[in-house]
Amino acid sequence: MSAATFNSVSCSRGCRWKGDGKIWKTNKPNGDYQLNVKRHSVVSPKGLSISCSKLEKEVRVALLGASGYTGAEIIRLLANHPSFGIGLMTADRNAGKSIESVFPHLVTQKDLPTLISTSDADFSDVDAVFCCLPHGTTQEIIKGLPHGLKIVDLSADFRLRDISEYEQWYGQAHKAPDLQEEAVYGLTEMFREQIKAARLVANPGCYPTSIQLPLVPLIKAKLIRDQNIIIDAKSGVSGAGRGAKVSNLYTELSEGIMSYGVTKHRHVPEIEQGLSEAAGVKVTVSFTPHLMPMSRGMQTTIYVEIAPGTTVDELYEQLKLSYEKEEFVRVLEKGVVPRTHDVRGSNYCYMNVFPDRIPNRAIIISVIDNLVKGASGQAIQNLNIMMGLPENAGLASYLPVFP
Ligand SMILES: NC(=O)C1=CN([C@@H]2O[C@H](COP(=O)(O)OP(=O)(O)OC[C@H]3O[C@@H](n4cnc5c(N)ncnc54)[C@H](OP(=O)(O)O)[C@@H]3O)[C@@H](O)[C@H]2O)C=CC1
Ligand SMILES: CC(=O)N[C@@H](CCC(=O)OP(=O)(O)O)C(=O)O
Repeated sequence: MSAATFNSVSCSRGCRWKGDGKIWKTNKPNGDYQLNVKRHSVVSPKGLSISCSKLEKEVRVALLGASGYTGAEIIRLLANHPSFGIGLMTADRNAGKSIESVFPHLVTQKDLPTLISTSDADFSDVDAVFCCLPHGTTQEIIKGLPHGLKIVDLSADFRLRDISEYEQWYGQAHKAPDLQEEAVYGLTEMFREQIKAARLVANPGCYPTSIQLPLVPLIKAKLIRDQNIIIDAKSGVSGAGRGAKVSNLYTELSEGIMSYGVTKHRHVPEIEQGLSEAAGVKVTVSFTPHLMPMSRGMQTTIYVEIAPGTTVDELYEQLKLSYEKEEFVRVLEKGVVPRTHDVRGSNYCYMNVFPDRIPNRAIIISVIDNLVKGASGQAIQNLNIMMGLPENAGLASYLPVFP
């Protein structure tokens, strides 16, 4: 007996199906379902197992700032996404061009829309937006988007809960304080439940991601002192975006290393916000970022004091426990040093903790790809959660990384 001989069947969910053997229809409400008929010798007396599954509708996404580094990275990763389709892409100087003329490594991506200016964008056919625009420009653009859209903003515009801190560190008045109140901070592993229900997610900065992932669980468990934390972080140059700047020229950067923003980098308040929430008291950190002669990748080395009576092994076990169920955070085997090459192009954060030679101190090292877990990968992880999809959808790409 085969499925083709049926014209009316019931599946294991109890829905009634009618069909001619090829096309089966059900009057089940709430979306489209597909009927799965499998030949199976034991499950049913007739040798067939009949079930149905919900047909997932494509989520149409708009990509604002598609011609930048994080935009290109979202396009690369979405090549393998089962449910997200790109319906709209914007650019500024590159408006009017095709994406493959801006990024030839994306040439295998077919049927992508032409880059248009943000002011020409029609959002009526999209469900969600990735906003990859420079901070400062983002607030007003997001304020003007239709209310029903889910938005993940990769810029810094909605990350600081205290507007006065935003104004102090970014040197401008906030143009959408109401949206700031509504925004959920998108450090996925820490705020997953809030992200599920969010309309607007503020994707974290790359440095804050690599710093908070190891420190927050240790501070919450009171295994380290929440003061006197020293953070030495190093970033690939793509962290600065694709816009031309003398300080990012090859001649300025190759064969050298440069610290910048010493004591006043704009990620300080974002880092201190997350660590203070974990500690329940105001945390102040020493943070020095460095620009490395590499195109992508970020290593953060953190020096901490261990709480009295605690051992480095306990720190290690706490990190293991905190992340044992997390797909994208890996605590390496004891003694193994995380390297940026290990996470290049991926959404992983690798970390480890080492005993310092100075008693009662530990050294924590974490690595991410600034463009993936530090930006576009985490943004996709967040939108997956907001849309009720598997969190890892689209986060294994086989297209080449660039840069
Ligand atoms: N790079 C990184 O590692 C990370 C970046 N971020 C944040 O993500 C956002 C995007 O970063 P990134 O991709 O690196 O930046 P890029 O400079 O590479 O790209 C910026 C994009 O925005 C467009 N754009 C620039 N100015 C305007 C404007 N006034 N109006 C409309 N569109 C504009 C550009 O268009 P065009 O190219 O046509 O001029 C381009 O598509 C930034 O807010 C950044 O801070 C966050 C975490 C990490
Ligand atoms: C190397 C480099 O320049 N990095 C950027 C941070 C990248 C990042 O996380 O950006 P947002 O906070 O803007 O989203 C910087 O130091 O400003």
